[in-house]
Amino acid sequence: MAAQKTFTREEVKKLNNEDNVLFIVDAKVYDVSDFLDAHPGGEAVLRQVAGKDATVDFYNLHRHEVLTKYADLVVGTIEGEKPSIITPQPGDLSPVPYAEPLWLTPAFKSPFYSESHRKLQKAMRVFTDKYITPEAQEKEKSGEWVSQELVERMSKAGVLQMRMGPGKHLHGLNLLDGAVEGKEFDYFHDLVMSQEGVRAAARGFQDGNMAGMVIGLTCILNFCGKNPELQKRVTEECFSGKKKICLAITEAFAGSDVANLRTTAVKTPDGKHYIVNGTKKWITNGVFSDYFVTGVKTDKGLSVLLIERGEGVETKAIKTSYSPAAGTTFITFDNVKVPVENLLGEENKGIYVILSNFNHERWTMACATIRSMRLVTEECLKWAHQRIVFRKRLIDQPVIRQKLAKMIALCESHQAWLETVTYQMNNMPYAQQAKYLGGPIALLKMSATRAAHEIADESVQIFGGRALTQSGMGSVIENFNRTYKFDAILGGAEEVLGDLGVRQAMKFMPKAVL
Ligand code: HEM
Repeated sequence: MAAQKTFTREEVKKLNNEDNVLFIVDAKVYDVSDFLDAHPGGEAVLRQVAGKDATVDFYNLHRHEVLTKYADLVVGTIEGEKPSIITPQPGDLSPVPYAEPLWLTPAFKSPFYSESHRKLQKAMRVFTDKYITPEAQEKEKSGEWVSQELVERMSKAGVLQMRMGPGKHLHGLNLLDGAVEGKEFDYFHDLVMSQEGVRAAARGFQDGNMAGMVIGLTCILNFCGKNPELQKRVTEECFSGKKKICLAITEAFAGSDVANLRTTAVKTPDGKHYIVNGTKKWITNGVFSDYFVTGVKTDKGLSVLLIERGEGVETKAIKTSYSPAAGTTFITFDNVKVPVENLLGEENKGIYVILSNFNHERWTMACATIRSMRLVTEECLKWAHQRIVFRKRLIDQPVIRQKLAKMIALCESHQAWLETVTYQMNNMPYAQQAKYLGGPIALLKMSATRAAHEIADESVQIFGGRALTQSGMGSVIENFNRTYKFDAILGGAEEVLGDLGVRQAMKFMPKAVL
């Protein structure tokens, strides 16, 4: 039947019989006669609302996207009535209060964001809604890795390159159809990229989607200067999406205690190669990587080598509590021959290579955690507004409003702190950042992941049983609850970061007793 037809409410009532089941949701008429067997909630519930207005029942049980997915069940509209429910379009800002950071909320101003940041935000939101979210949701369930098609699309749009943060690698590139000039790309653009990307709400896929490149390729950009040919080749291959790269530091023996790594690299007698032996664990993207930026023990300390997949390199997927789409890996290096030219930075001084990226990595994780917290809060606000229990909306219960107040406050306070730190990053040269921002960024990430823990907990209480199922209304909450711990551990556990933050602060403590 054509979707343009109009019905009166009386007509919809009369059209129902054993073979035909029609009902109304938000002034639209749905014919579910051929969908009865396929409906995941069963046939009986649909027959119970045959001929009636099922809007309240529908929204009490389903996410809005269900209607978009099954739009072909619509056969018409009710005469003289207009649908009132908003169907978001790619790129739209959410109309839910606090669903967007204040700088994106109409009527609010911010000193930090220019037109260029706003342009990039719009372009990246469209890109995420159109290309990343649909694949993320699918792959999160199937456990497959990111498709080559998406990687190449991100490469062409400059998304892969922008995720590395500001720098020369962006100069002269066409970034999201001219949304931003490479030369003006700063840490607020970087923040926008991080925060928009996580709206796909699929934590495992998010790491699988080239997170290894974000932390691994940095070492090639910054520490491969002695071998420009290698630097050019690897950078081009990774930015074009032809090859994949990851950072391989942690080991089962040492976790992230890099001083105790057991993977060894011993020079051959002719001095031309290292022979690498050992294992690596928890390596994001390792299973599908071609290059491994690897922490090794050399004769007098720690070094970092670029190892290519080849003889003696084996990778095995590790099962984790998020999706296999992340590509979390156990790696074995068995007598792997690596040319000495593949040394990144200086021999025995690999700690500088590893530490150089920590602040940016932790800051990126704070951006992502804080944005995910907001997404969860938005879901809770929407649910509390639409869910009716004991004849009242959830939002009409003071206890629910208290929980939402706490969640909103945590989102707003952490976003404000993040923006203040980002402003410092924009205005301090690298050496100053290293001196002054290591502590604040560590404390910010620690505090954000603690807040995420509170938000995860409250969101489950608001959603109830739905927060525990992977499909349906509570799917975003379920995913967040299963995965928020990753950020509390990766890139430095909360305890380590808290300790670092205070130790860094004490360096600036006056010697005198105050
Ligand atoms: C166009 C109309 C409808 C479509 C396309 C539809 C589709 C779906 C889908 C895809 C699910 C799986 C869970 C999810 O993804 O949310 C579901 C579950 C369900 N549906 Fe529907 N549905 C429709 C209307 C209704 C109506 C009007 C009712 C009740 C009067 C209903 C009752 C249920 C129930 C009880 C479940 C199981 C919910 C749960 O497990 O929490 N559905 N429906």
